[in-house]
This record gives sequence, structure tokens and C-alpha cells, in this order.
Amino acid sequence: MGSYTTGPGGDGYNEALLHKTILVGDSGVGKTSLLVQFDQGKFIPGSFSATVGIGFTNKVVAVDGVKVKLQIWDTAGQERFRSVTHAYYRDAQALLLLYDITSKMSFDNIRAWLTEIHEYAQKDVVIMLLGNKADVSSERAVRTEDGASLAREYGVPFMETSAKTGMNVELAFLAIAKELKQRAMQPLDEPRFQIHDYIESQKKKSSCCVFS
Ligand SMILES: Nc1nc2c(ncn2[C@@H]2O[C@H](COP(=O)(O)OP(=O)(O)OP(=O)(O)O)[C@@H](O)[C@H]2O)c(=O)[nH]1
Repeated sequence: MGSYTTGPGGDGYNEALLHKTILVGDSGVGKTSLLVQFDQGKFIPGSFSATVGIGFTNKVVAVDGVKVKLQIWDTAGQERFRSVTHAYYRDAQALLLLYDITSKMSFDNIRAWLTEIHEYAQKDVVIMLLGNKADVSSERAVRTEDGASLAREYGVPFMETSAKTGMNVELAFLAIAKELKQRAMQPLDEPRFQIHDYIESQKKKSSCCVFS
């Protein structure tokens, strides 16, 4: 885990170290689309072109007046690239694990992904489960409560997202950035930041994020 320097940055924020975050999940669940939506605020519809290998995007998020730099690695979901991506798990401070709410198989594979994560990633890595493509409600194959229940079982935060509409995309990355910043900077005698509570309170604030 990186520690922060305290000198003021040129833009009024304190300088911060880079936090490595990795997007993982089956091929086609929307990892690249989620990153493009977060980075550029757009969704590129059309034919699906699978990621080959791995690449990253740097993104700076402002958390309570502190710059948190996320280096977000987009991995290829296809099985044949798995050994390449394992090598990147070790240095990751956060992992966003995606399934597609219209694909039961991508959801069923989440347990296998979590086994891999526990095998290759650091013990204290921040994990968040995301059910993506929440905009495609007519083809839903995984109930919201099943996603929430699996997340509870593994003790990880959960939300549904849409890389298409942008629903909860910023919230997911912001929650990760907050958690990483708090872990690095929070004095020991202060109450710990609760990522679950933060996500639930933010979901309630926004009518876009309430599932009924
Ligand atoms: N409707 C809808 N389509 C989405 C969403 N996210 C991704 N897609 C579509 O799903 C397909 C796969 O998306 P990608 O972002 O390439 O998936 P990926 O997980 O990066 O796939 P790999 O690179 O093979 O691991 C594309 O056709 C996207 O346009 C979403 O939230 N809603």
C-alpha cells in the first residue's frame, strides 16, 4: 500500500501516489466499456472486439481535497490470456470484478474468479463486485438480490452498473478511491471508512441507483 506525500500540489491538492486497480471478469461483461465510460464519459456501441492482453489508463479522482491517482488495468477476459493477467494481480490494490446481468454463466463464474483472486492477489486487496449491463433489463438473467447475496457471502461491496448509461460507474471508482485513500492516510484513532455504508448511502441519494 502506498503512502502519501503531504506537500501541496500545484492545483491546491496534495500529491498522491498511484493506486493500481484491475478490472477482471469473463470476456464480454463490459470491462473495457466501463473504463471508457469512466475515463471519457461515453459508450461506444457496436460490435464487440475482445481485449487482447492488458492495458492501462491513469485517472485522477479528487477525494476530500486529495488527489487519488488510479492506474486502471483493463484485462482480457478470455481464458487464453489468464496466465498473463495473473501476473498483474500481485501489485493490485483494488480489483473490480464484473459479471453481466444478462449472462448467468458470467455470474456463475464469479466464484472461480474469486478463487483466482485469493490465490494471486494481495490478502488486503479491495474487491468490489459489479453486475454490469443493468440497462438491459429485458434480458436480465441474474437477479439483483443474487448479486447482493453472493457479495455478502464473500464480504465484498456490490452494485449494479451500466457502462452504457453511466449508472453507478463513477460511484464504483470513487468508492474504491475513497477506500484506498482512507487506508493510506487515515489516522489509526479515527473510525475506519466503511465502503459498504458509503455505497449504500450514495445509492440512496441518487434516484438512478435505486432498484425496485
Ligand atoms: N447494453 C450494454 N452493453 C454493454 C455494456 N457494457 C458493455 N456492453 C457491450 O458488451 C460488449 C462487450 O463489452 P466489452 O467492454 O468489450 O467487454 P470486455 O469485458 O472488455 O471483454 P474482453 O475484452 O473480451 O474481456 C460490447 O458490445 C459492449 O458494447 C452495458 O453496460 N450495457
